[in-house]
This record gives sequence, structure tokens and C-alpha cells, in this order.
Amino acid sequence: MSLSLETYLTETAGADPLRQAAATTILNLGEAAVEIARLIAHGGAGAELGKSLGEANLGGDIQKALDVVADRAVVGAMHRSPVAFYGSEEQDAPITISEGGSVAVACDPLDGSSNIETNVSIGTIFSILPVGSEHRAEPRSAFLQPGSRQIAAGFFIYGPQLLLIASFGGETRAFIHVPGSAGFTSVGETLAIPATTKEFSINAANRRHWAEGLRRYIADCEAGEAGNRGKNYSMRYVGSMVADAYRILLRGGVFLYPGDARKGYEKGRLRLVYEANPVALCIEGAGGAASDGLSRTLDIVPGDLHARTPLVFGSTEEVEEVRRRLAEQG
Ligand SMILES: O=P(O)(O)OC[C@H]1O[C@](O)(COP(=O)(O)O)[C@@H](O)[C@@H]1O
Ligand SMILES: [Mg+2]
Ligand SMILES: [Mg+2]
Repeated sequence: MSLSLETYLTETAGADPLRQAAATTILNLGEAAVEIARLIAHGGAGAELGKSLGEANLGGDIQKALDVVADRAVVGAMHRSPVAFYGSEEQDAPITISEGGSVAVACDPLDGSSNIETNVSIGTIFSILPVGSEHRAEPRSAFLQPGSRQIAAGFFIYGPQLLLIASFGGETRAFIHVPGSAGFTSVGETLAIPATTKEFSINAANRRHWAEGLRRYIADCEAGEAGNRGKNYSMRYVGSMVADAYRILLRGGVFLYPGDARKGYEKGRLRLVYEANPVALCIEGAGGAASDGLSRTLDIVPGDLHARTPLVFGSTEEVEEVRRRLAEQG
């Protein structure tokens, strides 16, 4: 039976005030996502929204017009929500939204920026954290909580369908935007990632920079039936993590963005607070696993809002196999 997003969030929040705050915030993020999807569909997504602005964000990535437009839409949603602090990939420091707010929202307003002008799926990722009295004086500190403290998290995908993948109350579900409305409705039951897989997802152009253990792991996947994994693998890599994550939530697989030997990539490319943690919560909520290769992602204490982390997530057996290889071979 399909369920409206609003009904689902209200029922899951129950009488818990922090969960209620998260529920309102997710509904408002849904409105921002509908606005962003409309801009992508009608606003000259090709040349205009994919145009580089020439400014680098703190992570060193060149901002595109849509990165900035999406951030503005999300900020608008924050002002309609019980949010104290907002931390974004597109802003150097967190901003205060409302002194009385009870949650902090970390966000990657536009994930998959390199795909904007190519009409490939892109997304918005969010993480909702509790704000305690100890965080009030220093907003930055609210974002330095481990991902296991997230009240809810998820991501929108702007693709052939506008989808929301949300992890709330320990489970992960998909919702689809109902065209012509502001609402979302559930798709299927709770998501469950198969424990075993034959699909891997990695930017193999970086192979020469990888550590030996990782090189051997991928070589063994590529060796197929003849190799020591004893099965044939396939490779899928969209270059928009939201799209790779959703495919893995549906049919299993393993995604890897490791640290490598390139300057500035020692901890990979992805950001812990607003990319890895929300995706990890969704993956764990669907029975999968997420790590930095060796340790559980959700247990890492962030050193900074924009900190990077190596990221491996997906089917539990495969994430464990990667851990074993890295522990043995470095
Ligand atoms: O081009 P690369 O190095 O493979 O990186 C691709 C990864 O970078 C990202 O685009 C990073 O996110 P942003 O687009 O938000 O910077 C991920 O979506 C994707 O998985
Ligand atoms: Mg991103
Ligand atoms: Mg981004």
C-alpha cells in the first residue's frame, strides 16, 4: 500500500519532538527539491545551469550555477523549518537559521555536479542532527557529531523520476514525486540490500594511484569466474553518488571512493558530514554496510564540516571483503 510522505513522516515521528522537527524539515526539503527539479527541467539545464562560475568552494571544487541555485533553494526551506544551523558544501562556515531551532542540517545541495550539463541523474543530499545546549555557542560543533547521531538523512534524485530516499526510524524507504503536486508518495516497502553482489562501482581511471590491497581486490573482481572470487562481476559508475547509491539500495553492489596517492585525495574525494554519513545511514537502514575501508563510517568523529573520508558502501559481504583485503595488504 502506498503512503504519502507526510503520513509516513508523521507516524514515524510519533511524539518525539526531535523526530517531529526532522519530519517538518524533510517535508520542506521536498518542496525545495521540487523547485530544483523544475529548474533543471525548464531552466536551461544544459548550458546555463552547468556553467562554471570560476569560484572554488572550500573543498576546492569549481562551483557551477546550479550548485549555487540549489543551495539557495535549500536555505529557503531551512527558514521554514525548526532548524538552528545549516552547513553546506557550498558555504565555508555553517550559518545560523534560528536561535530556537532544535536540529542542524548538513547538505550537499547538488551532488554529481560534473553531470549537470549532460542530463544524467544528479541529486541533493541531507543529514539532520540534534542540537544540544552544548552546540548553541559554536554552531560548527553541531556538525562534528558522528553520523550514528543522525535523526534522519536522505537524498533526492533528479533523474527520469524525482525520488526521495529517506532513512528515518531505523529503516530506509523510497518516495516518488507525484507530478503536478508538491507531494511525494512511497514506492514499495522498506529497502533491503542483498548481502551478496556481482556489481562494483569505482572510478577505475584512478587505478594507478590506489593502494596495493585495493588494486588486487578490483583485479580479482575483474578476473571473474577464473579468479579467486569465482564469479563474473559487472561494473557500473554513474559519477553521481546519489544514482550509484540508489542502484545499490535496489539490487546490491559495492561503491568505492578510496583515498589514493594524488595530492589532496589522501582521504578520497567525498565529504563525511554531508555525503558519506547520510548515504551510510540509508545503506545501513537497508541492511547494508558503509566504511572508510576499515572502520564503520557512522562511528567516525568528523574533524571539520568539510572533512573528507574514503568511502566503501553496499552489500555487507563485499564491504567486509574490502575490509579484509585492506587490513591484510594495505
Ligand atoms: O569524478 P570522480 O572523481 O569519479 O568523482 C565522482 C564523485 O564526485 C561527486 O560528484 C562529488 O559530489 P559533488 O558533485 O557534490 O562535488 C560524487 O557525486 C561522485 O560519486
Ligand atoms: Mg556531492
Ligand atoms: Mg555538491
